[in-house]
Amino acid sequence: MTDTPFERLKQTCRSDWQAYCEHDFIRRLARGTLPAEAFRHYLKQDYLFLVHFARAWGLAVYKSGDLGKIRSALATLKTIVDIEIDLHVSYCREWGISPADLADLPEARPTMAYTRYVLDAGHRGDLLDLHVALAPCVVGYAEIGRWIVAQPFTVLDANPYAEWVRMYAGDEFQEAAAAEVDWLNARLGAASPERFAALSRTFRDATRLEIDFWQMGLDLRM
Ligand SMILES: Cc1ncc(CN)c(N)n1
Repeated sequence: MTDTPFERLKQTCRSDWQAYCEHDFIRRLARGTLPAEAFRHYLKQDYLFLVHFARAWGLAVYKSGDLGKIRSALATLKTIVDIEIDLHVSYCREWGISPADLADLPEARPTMAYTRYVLDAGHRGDLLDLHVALAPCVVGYAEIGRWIVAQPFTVLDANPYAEWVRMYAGDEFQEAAAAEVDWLNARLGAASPERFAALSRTFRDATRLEIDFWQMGLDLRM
């Protein structure tokens, strides 16, 4: 599967993609040595991220030109709002972050930069531009989940982050990401070289903003 359009898209920013999927935050999380404060900071900002992620799928509903596409984007939006955010809130509670804490969070600059970039890409462009801006998020975490479980240094017994790893390496998330890759492959294949180059820039920018999101966790950056 190295010559699909989506694989070609990833190849256009290979080193950024690798820096994202194999970031130090992820390596330490896989070993269980990531400082708890870094993970808590990440979890809090990820709550804010998920709220904007839901907005981005709301925009995907709006940008959908026919009922089939509207239903499909709406199903994803409902999964995020009714399931993913609720799961995140419960998981945050296990890490000592209450719903009241989440309701009152200041937004860190890397969170603002990433989420607003994705929303802007969607506003400026069409549904494909929006999906490409969202792809590092949707597809990247599935790849990261697989990468972590495949590393010899990964420890899942007595690792405080094992539940997080299992969620992203698990079947449900992997299947959702595979469906997104299929969606992208079906459309990227028909893109002209100029369009593909423009989409590659969006994909690279979003990938770099994901790198900054990990780094924000490590640096406790606001
Ligand atoms: C920043 C970020 N990127 C991706 C995901 C996976 N939905 C996430 N929860 N947070």
